[in-house]
Amino acid sequence: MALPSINPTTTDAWKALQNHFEKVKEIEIKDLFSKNKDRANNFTINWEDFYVDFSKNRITEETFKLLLDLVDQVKLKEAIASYYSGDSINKTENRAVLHTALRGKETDTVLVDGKNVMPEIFKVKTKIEAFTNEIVNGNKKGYTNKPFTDIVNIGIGGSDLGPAMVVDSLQFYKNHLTTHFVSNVDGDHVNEVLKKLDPETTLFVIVSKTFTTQETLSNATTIRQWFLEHATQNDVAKHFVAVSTNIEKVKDFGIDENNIFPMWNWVGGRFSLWSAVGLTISLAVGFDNFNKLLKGANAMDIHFKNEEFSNNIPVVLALISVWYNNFFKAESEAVIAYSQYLNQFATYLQQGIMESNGKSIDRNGNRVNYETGTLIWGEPGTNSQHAFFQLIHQGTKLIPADFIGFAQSLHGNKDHNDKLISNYIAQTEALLNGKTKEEVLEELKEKNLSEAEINELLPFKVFEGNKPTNTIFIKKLTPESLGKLIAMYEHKIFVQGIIWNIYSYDQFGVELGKQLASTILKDIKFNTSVNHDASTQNILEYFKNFR
Ligand SMILES: O=P(O)(O)OC[C@H]1O[C@H](O)[C@H](O)[C@@H](O)[C@@H]1O
Repeated sequence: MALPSINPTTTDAWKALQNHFEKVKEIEIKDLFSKNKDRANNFTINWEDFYVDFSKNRITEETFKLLLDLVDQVKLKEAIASYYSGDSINKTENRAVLHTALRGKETDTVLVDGKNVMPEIFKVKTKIEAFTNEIVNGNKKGYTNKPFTDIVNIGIGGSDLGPAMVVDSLQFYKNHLTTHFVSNVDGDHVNEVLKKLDPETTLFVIVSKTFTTQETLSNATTIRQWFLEHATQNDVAKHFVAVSTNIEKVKDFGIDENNIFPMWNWVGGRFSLWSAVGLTISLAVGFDNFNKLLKGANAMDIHFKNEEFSNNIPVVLALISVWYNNFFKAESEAVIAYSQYLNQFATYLQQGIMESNGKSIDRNGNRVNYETGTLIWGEPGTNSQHAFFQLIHQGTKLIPADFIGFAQSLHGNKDHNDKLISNYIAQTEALLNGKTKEEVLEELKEKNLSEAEINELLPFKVFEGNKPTNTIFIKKLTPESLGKLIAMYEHKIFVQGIIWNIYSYDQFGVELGKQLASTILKDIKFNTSVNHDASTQNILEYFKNFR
């Protein structure tokens, strides 16, 4: 079944939301709290080890009801059924979208073109498990018979960001292997990594869904050359493995067939860490932990599929985001994780969210007449408090923010954790309540200032408040809870794509730059010049002076 195609702005719910927005656009969240003592409880979802409080938002009971009407009217329920069942919902590439199957159970049946894909998925998982165990326990050795000490993931985009973020986030669970990531075609990246490596004890994992990506193939070629300065061609099989859908290209590159971990074209790159693309994750934290990550995601998949929408975490978060994006015209959203382990989380989400929903053509092929994809950014708390929070608190822009926290710290330092969590809680409270003129006056009066000085300072010290936040409080950072969290955002992306009536699973927007880069590369190498605008031509000439 194809996805429904409904312009959201033509639905009754959208029109009702538009009218409703005019009435409530000036509401103060703190007034909503004083009017309704049950607000916090009504707008909190408790699910497994997740506590999701969305009450600190500019929404009333009526807003919430209308937003829920909207997902009914754009036929979200039917769309979820299509998503999970292997329909070709990535219509522009004629592919199914089945990252959910990757974390499914062996007994599940998921049909793609009439064929159950679960046996293949589990065959590859078994291969990942066996390979991981051999490397981790040192049975598999390098060309001088030494056990491996280092793993290098060579990939970019979805073949880098997911594994890199998860390995970093789960470093508490890591084994003795040291992991490195080479992604940028910038030769300085690969050379800085090579400096740290011993070819005798390093395993290289080349990850590329297509195996045609310029960056990855260049880095892999450079690394293989470096390796061959120390070892022989026969040794390559012991040190290089690859993850790809393009088995022929991998073989052409000289990788041993046994060293290929297949994936499928129904796995989008930015949703692929659950497939063999996660091999580096499995190597870094062990297969059991990798599997737990998958299990966590599977639990979120089941929640998303079965839970009624009013209590469904990804649906609720998506709706709130649409409310700000399309009605308040907020342009960006911040994701602030109060965990240094999640240092790379926002970077990871940027690809997932912006590559998926950064579209302007609807599912009928027409230009949309409403806003789509949000800009995503963020850094961990508390660091970000000392960096960009000023703008969120007192700037002119509306920036809804997700505050992610973990109640229990992994190292168990209570003092640090209490401080961390008090900041986590305090910020959402401050963003909600702000600081009124009266409160500032009280404060200033306690200082030894003249009345004139007080009046002068007053406006600068006022915080408007009314800044929306979601609190996503999770018991503890574990492979399972991280799996749930990532899957939560994946499904939020899906819901928003359905509402905005766009195709979330292609990424044609990244192609043009790639094409032009290859033309320009030829111009640079062969000193030609093909039809560039004057600015581009000048820049090209400028560069040629330095070659
Ligand atoms: O895994 P690969 O085929 O090498 O692709 C790596 C990346 O390249 C492309 O530019 C896409 O925009 C990304 O979605 C993808 O993750």
